[in-house]
Amino acid sequence: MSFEITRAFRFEAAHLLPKAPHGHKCRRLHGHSFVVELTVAGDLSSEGWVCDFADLASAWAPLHDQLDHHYLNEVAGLENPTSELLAAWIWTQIESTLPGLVAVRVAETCTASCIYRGPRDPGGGSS
Ligand SMILES: Nc1nc2c(c(=O)[nH]1)N=C([C@H](O)[C@H](O)COP(=O)(O)OP(=O)(O)OP(=O)(O)O)CN2
Ligand SMILES: [Zn+2]
Repeated sequence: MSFEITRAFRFEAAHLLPKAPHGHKCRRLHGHSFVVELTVAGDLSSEGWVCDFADLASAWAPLHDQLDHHYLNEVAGLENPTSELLAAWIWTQIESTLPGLVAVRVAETCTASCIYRGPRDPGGGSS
């Protein structure tokens, strides 16, 4: 796997973090212009690409519909929508339609983001 390609997407949404410590500002309802980056790895096909960037956009489209201008806490599985749990949720939703997916990056702001690279190898893999 010599190449990785990434495409970025944006959506606007509201959330609050119900498990943040009492008094934390993020327990209050607020919103972000979220940026999601999907990364796919692979060898080059006969077209000279890993896959068409448009394939990433097609995979993302149904998620955009579920997330954009929604209250994330009301989306099934996103009752505690931290960046980390949102990235893992996106991975679960999209992995079957995006072969070669290796990373989902979620940025709430210009300076704060999370990268999820999928579930750990069940074998542990530390030897
Ligand atoms: N590990 C995580 N920490 C925080 C998350 C998160 O998802 N994972 N989320 C939040 C809040 O949603 C908050 O809106 C974003 O945090 P923050 O970087 O503090 O955003 P600000 O723009 O308000 O940053 P300031 O520098 O304080 O202005 C909090 N933590
Ligand atoms: Zn937030």
